[in-house]
Amino acid sequence: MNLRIIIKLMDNLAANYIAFCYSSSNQIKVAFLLELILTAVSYYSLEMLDSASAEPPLESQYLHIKHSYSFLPTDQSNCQAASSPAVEVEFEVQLPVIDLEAPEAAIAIREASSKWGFFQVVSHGISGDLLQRMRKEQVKLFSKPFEKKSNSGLLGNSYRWGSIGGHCAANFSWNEAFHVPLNEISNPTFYGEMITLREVMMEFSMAMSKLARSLIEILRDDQIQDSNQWPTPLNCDDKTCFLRLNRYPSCPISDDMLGLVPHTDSDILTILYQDEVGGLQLLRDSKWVTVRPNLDTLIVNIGDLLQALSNDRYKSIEHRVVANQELERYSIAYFLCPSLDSVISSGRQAPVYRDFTFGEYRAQVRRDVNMTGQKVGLPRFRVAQD
Ligand SMILES: O=C(O)CCC(=O)C(=O)O
Ligand SMILES: [Fe+2]
Repeated sequence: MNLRIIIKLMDNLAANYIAFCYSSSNQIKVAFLLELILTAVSYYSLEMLDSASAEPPLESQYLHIKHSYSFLPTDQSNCQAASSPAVEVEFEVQLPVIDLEAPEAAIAIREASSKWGFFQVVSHGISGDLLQRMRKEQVKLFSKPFEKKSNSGLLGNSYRWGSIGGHCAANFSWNEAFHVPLNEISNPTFYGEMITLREVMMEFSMAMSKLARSLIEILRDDQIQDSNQWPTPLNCDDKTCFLRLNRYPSCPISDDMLGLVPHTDSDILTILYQDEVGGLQLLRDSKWVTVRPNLDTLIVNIGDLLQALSNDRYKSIEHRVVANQELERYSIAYFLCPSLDSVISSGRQAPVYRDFTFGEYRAQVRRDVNMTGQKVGLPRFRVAQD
């Protein structure tokens, strides 16, 4: 039995023990015994996983989490259900498309950042050839055996799948991903035999960094002219900026499941390169709307830090990815982040948020996710209103 399975088994036994202690009736005790049997079966199936298979065992982990923690009182389950007020809707929207070489680009970017928090860019300076090479390498990477992706040091063991924070079915994402900090991308020991992946990742991350920095300068200039806010240039840092390579496998239980649970990004801004499958949705007027995929564009969204820096003028919008029953989907997100000691301050007389460092923000988000399975984010930093 490998270490991963032993850790999961101990984790599960601990949860079952708590459930047993809290159970007051025979009925619950019987349920507890059934749960133990289910656990044994689910671990047996994990153990039996074909070691050459590329697929992460998403379904068995999901069923396992769903069953294991269903007996716990809410305050013991370490998990709150995602509580979005949104009404489910199906219609597609066309995000504003901004040509970065057009004379009015800067105005359009500022307007889209405040009205939508999301926009698409063309003439962005990243060649179609580079994007295609990156996608080809991404597909090759995810086709490696699951054991290799998760346990062999590939991309610095940055592989994640399924449930990220807590043990909560409501926060389970039907997704596998590599989170790679930019300062590690050139590290040759990260790649094993995947030499071409290293070359393309280096080229791709440099091009994305350049684009992200040019967007941020456009947004910042406006602040200075406008109202003398957001006074200091941001000290972006390759240690904290990262690429997230996503794969969303097709999902047999897609009605119950999200590819990525609702969230806002805890960064300055994000640039997304997605494929033609679609599934990205954003919250607009309290409704989930689907972003129509457009292969000619890159998607940009404002992160929490830029919302705070702009004193709520630019919006960090909640978004998610729906699961797809038939098709797998690929995307790559580039997250622009400042150094951990950067102070996030709007410089305003009447700030919506108190000043905080990025390190403080990131630690608070992680604490909340570990405690409750849910990120709270910016509301934690709001200045109290009298
Ligand atoms: O894959 C997508 O479309 C969105 C990814 C995303 O929101 C994220 O990685 O934060
Ligand atoms: Fe995101």
